[in-house]
Amino acid sequence: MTATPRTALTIAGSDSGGGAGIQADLRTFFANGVHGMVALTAVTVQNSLGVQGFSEIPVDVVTGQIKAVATDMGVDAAKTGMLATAEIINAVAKTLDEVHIGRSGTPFVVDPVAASMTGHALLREEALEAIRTELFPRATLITPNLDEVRLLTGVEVTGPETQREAAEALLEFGSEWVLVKGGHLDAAQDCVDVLSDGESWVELSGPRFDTRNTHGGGDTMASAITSSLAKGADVPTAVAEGKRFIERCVAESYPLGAGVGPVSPFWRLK
Ligand SMILES: Nc1ncnc2c1ncn2[C@@H]1O[C@H](COP(=O)(O)OP(=O)(O)O)[C@@H](O)[C@H]1O
Ligand SMILES: Cc1ncc(COP(=O)(O)OP(=O)(O)O)c(N)n1
Repeated sequence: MTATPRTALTIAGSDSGGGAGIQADLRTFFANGVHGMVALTAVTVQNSLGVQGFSEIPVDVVTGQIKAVATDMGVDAAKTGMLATAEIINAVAKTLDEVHIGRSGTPFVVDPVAASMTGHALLREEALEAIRTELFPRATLITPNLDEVRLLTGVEVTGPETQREAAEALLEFGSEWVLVKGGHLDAAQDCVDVLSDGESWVELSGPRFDTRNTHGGGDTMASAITSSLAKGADVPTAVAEGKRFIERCVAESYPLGAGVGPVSPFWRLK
């Protein structure tokens, strides 16, 4: 009989264009040899030009999906992406406690998705506070980009020094680790992400590829990290593996539609 692979759960929204959200997460889990499972939170109407709208899934259906897979199939690591409303966030937090996901239980990655890269909101305004108070204290790792850092802390990141300042401010909200991603520092020659638990500090640096097709990059990186955690890696190892994975995905990203094309995990399958 074939051995059961490790499992990972994404709690996130659907992207009709297939580049971000649960579509990116499931592709990434697959490319990393992990069985992917989903708790869908919202359905977006979206293409390469942006998000035209979204509708959230009823709260009991969101929590029901988490309980269904956790109690039967088991979850080796979990992540969140688009959560849409404070009501969903509060209910998800309570359910995660019931199935022992987060903090000292199953590794739990929070990608605090607030808006698409095209600037369209993916989170109702009042929900940011719920991410801070309900999800961050339960998280093994949080993975904000620079826009999310500014929304969450007010810190304007301009380079590694301010990335450290932002990481310190974010750790105050109670996550075990924080990764402040530097992909949006467009003027920088390299892409530097800063990882910390408040004691150890790691600067993960890689080449900046000249492409505008980075749709789904944050989801893909968080899912790659979640895959490594599901396979038993510690946080610094999982983040280093996630960084190597997303680098290749950006290098092989492709144009699709008239706007921003997606990053590609296909390189792993070649
Ligand atoms: N042009 C690029 N070349 C190489 N790596 C990139 C590029 N853009 C982003 N990355 C990397 O992709 C990951 C996600 O980056 P970032 O753009 O900061 O977050 P998000 O996708 O959530 O907005 C980070 O590791 C970042 O360093
Ligand atoms: C359903 C859904 N979830 C997440 C996103 C964010 O993806 P993107 O706009 O590409 O931003 P990053 O991946 O760079 O954070 C989305 N658009 N849709």
